[in-house]
Amino acid sequence: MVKLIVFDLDGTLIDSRHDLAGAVNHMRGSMGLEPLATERIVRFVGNGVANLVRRAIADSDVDFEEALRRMKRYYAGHLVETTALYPGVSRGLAELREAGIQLAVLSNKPTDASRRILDCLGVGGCFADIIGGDSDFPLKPEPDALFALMRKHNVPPEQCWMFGDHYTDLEAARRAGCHRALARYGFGEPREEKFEFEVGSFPEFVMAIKGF
Ligand SMILES: O=C(O)COP(=O)(O)O
Repeated sequence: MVKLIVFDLDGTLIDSRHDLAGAVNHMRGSMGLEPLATERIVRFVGNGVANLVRRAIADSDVDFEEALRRMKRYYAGHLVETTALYPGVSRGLAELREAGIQLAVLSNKPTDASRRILDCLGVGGCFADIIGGDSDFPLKPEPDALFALMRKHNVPPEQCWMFGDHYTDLEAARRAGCHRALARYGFGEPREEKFEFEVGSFPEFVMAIKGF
């Protein structure tokens, strides 16, 4: 029986690659740096905005704090220029809610940006909790936020699933003792982490999870 599903955001619910890359390159341009290819920037995503910026200016000696400020300011105003839900997410989330499953988001992206994107794309109301990377919990792959979510909803690890596209999601779930599934369509990398199943689309995940 599945009682709680915790979703990663970037690369699992939303395709945010171009807005993230746009914000990084805007920050770089404003500091006199050449733009980087989108695919390169995408590989820097996954461990929160500070690490993204650190990696994105590693080829230069610009001030990190200033780069971080500029990145955050620009991105806050351009959250959903091209960012969209992956196909089938809106309908799939509604189906899972109708099946009586509690839904939460656990992202390394800051909470306010996560919430605003989900609201803007019309699915913010589907989630009992939206926890971002600037919450009181350490970033994924630390499992603390997963433990807190399971405690809050009174759900044991056997009835909790984490669904994500990156090793940070899978490792957090492993360390929290809950089930895990991989969004193969995203832009993260599972590295050495194991998962119980993988899917090539969101509707596939919904269909599979209903069988548990
Ligand atoms: O902002 C990041 O570093 C990644 O965010 P995510 O945890 O939703 O994939």
